Amino acid sequence: MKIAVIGTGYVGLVTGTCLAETGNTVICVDINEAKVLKMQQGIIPIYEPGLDVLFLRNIEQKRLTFTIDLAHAIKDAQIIFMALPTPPGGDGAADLSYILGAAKDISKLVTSYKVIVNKSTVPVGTADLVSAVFAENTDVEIDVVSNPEFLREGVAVDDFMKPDRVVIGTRSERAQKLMAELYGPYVRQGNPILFMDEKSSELTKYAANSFLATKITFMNEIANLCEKVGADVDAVRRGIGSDDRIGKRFLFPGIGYGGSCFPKDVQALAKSAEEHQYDFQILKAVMEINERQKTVLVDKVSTYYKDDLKGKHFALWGLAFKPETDDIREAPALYIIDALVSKGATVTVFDPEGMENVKNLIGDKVNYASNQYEALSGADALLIATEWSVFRNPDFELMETSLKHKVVFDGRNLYDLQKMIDLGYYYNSIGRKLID
Ligand SMILES: O=c1ccn([C@@H]2O[C@H](COP(=O)(O)OP(=O)(O)O[C@H]3OC[C@@H](O)[C@H](O)[C@H]3O)[C@@H](O)[C@H]2O)c(=O)[nH]1
Repeated sequence: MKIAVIGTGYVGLVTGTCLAETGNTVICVDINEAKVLKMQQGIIPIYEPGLDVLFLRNIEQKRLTFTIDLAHAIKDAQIIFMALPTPPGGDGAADLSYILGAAKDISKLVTSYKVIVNKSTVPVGTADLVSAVFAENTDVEIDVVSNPEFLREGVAVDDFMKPDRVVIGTRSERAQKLMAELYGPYVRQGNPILFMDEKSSELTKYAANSFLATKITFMNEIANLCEKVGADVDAVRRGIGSDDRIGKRFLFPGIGYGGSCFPKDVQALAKSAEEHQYDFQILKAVMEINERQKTVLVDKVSTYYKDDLKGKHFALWGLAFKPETDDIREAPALYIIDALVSKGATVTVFDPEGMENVKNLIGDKVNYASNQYEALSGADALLIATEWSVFRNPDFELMETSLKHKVVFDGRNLYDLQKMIDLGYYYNSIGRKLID
């Protein structure tokens, strides 16, 4: 099929590349000329495991091209994906100006039937707004479809190529037929393509992310209670996770969820509910608790040093909001750095992929180590904020000789408690017994 993708951010680039991978001819459009030039030269603008291979292969085989020319991109396209930013506006509601602006531009260019797909996370009712823009500007028949994306950073290619489900929001049979044809190759293993109306599809995306954020937040609360009552959250997690009504996934407690999606989507759903005179109390609690959970690790450090962190030096392992990405948006590590520095401490950080992004954001507020052990050198204690695999089985002897004291505050429960006892560490983690 002939496809156009408007916007080459995370969702747009993964969508365009993975759609080309099954034989479609995909033209990606972006207003950022420098970025388009780079992509035309095969330079991929994001870090996403496995995407670079597909990106280069499909460029080489001329199935994937990039342009700033919207008219050229949509001329022969049967389906036009809009993968544009919907950042939170001042009041937390999603800002639709990019989507509605692009819809207007496209509506002035279409000359034949097109399916217009909202791929971005958009509030309920956005498909109707986009349809209204087209109705206002053209007589050409088009169908606006909601097709939310559920990919996770770090495993985006897998999530797109083998989705748990594909959600298609449209009441048009003509559009359903085209979308089923397009997604057929991705659900060969039997996962469903779920057809529904536009509003239900739009809400499905927010509900899915908000439910996952609520699940994580519930586990964070259980972890905090475990510390009070002397229970072990890992045992509780296994105990409840083996009930398939609850499920094992997204039950890992930590220092709060981050990233470009959960914080924004939970906020936007609560806001959208408010706009419809519905008080979504659970989501308000989730947001409040998640903010508090980001402070848990620093609270442990402050307690240990009796609220006097002046002159203390800490090592921080992990900056990205989760492993396998360089993304630091809403990363708990940024909060930890702010809190430690504001209490008079200094910090040396290490992250396998996120250093550049942090340097660009906070510059020399912290020191940047070239590897995880260099970060430990002369540090009073180690804090862990992201569960990168490389931190899971470190050289404990080298750690011991590098750190000033064998003190670890672990926001991701990486180490076995008995091991830390045997090694003689002070080890304070989340929802588990304190080793001191
Ligand atoms: O068990 C868990 C799982 C996740 N998390 C935290 O939850 C946050 C979100 O993790 P995800 O892997 O979902 O991250 P992503 O933001 O990449 O994906 C999320 O938003 C985009 C959607 O399309 C995805 O479907 C959704 O999973 C991270 O901060 C992670 O550390 C936990 O604290 N515990």
